[in-house]
Amino acid sequence: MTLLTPDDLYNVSRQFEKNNDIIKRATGQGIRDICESVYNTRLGNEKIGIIPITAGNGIIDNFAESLFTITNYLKLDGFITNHTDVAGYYEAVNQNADILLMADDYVFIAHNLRNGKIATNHVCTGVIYAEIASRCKYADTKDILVIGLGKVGYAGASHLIRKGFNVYAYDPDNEALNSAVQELGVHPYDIHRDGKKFCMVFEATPNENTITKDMISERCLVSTPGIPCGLSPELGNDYDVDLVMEPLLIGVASMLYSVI
Ligand SMILES: NC(=O)C1=CN([C@@H]2O[C@H](COP(=O)(O)OP(=O)(O)OC[C@H]3O[C@@H](n4cnc5c(N)ncnc54)[C@H](O)[C@@H]3O)[C@@H](O)[C@H]2O)C=CC1
Ligand SMILES: N[C@@H](CCCCNC(=O)[C@H]1CCC=N1)C(=O)O
Ligand SMILES: [Mg+2]
Repeated sequence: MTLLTPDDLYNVSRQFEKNNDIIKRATGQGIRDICESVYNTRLGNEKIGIIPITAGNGIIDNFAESLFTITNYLKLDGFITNHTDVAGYYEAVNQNADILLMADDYVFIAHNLRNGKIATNHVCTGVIYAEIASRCKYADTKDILVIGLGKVGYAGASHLIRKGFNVYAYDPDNEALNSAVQELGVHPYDIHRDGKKFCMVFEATPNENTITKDMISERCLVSTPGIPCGLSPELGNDYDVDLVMEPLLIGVASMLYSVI
């Protein structure tokens, strides 16, 4: 289970704003507009209860505070409970929270107490990063490359198939690749055989250098929540790459829009 570290979250709101500018430049729209159109929802000023959870690896410094910054950015009424765990849950409900945000080491959820909708960070992160990649405004094809078919990658690939994109996918885990081929109908991408280059790439792996120069065209949009980044700085400079990569808040924005 790859967990965030306080270092990943250093200056996270600055990272978010910078990525939102890149998203606007590469797709023509900002993250709020994209979330609205993906989920067909609009945020009001819902009250968001952020509950720190001590299970497993425990509290991650700046995790709850990072969630608080995105609720402010989205003009929601966010608060972090004084208590943790069940006491925090009780406090949030008593403070009339509409939506609860809480994460242990395995699942990070948004739960809307008013309409019952519930969403996980894995799925919402996969959907929104895949959507961003697919909105590349200088792409002249529906071909898109998905690298990594785990909890996040599979959700993103599934979203792209639903939207009618030609999804080429690669994962060294044969089981993961075969499930995506059988269940989603993705094309298995063989880097050595295809020689195909993509201008839209969605990467969701916990490894670096997963994106090589044989995979991408000169100008391309790489959208990745993966930590560490799958695109090397050298390649990102040699080629004209719009890189969207942020450790937490783009995925959280997607979670909140998905449960409204
Ligand atoms: N930025 C954000 O908001 C978020 C980031 N993450 C990060 O996204 C990454 C993926 O998360 P999960 O899907 O939960 O992990 P996972 O472990 O479920 O899936 C990762 C997949 O990547 C594959 N993979 C590894 N090396 C590869 C390579 N060279 N080429 C292609 N595939 C490769 C693995 O076989 C596995 O199927 C992790 O780094 C995680 O920390 C997760 C959630 C939110
Ligand atoms: N229990 C801790 C939060 C643990 C979050 C672990 N999950 C991750 O790191 C996932 C979420 C996005 C990327 N990785 C706390 O409440 O402070
Ligand atoms: Mg994110």
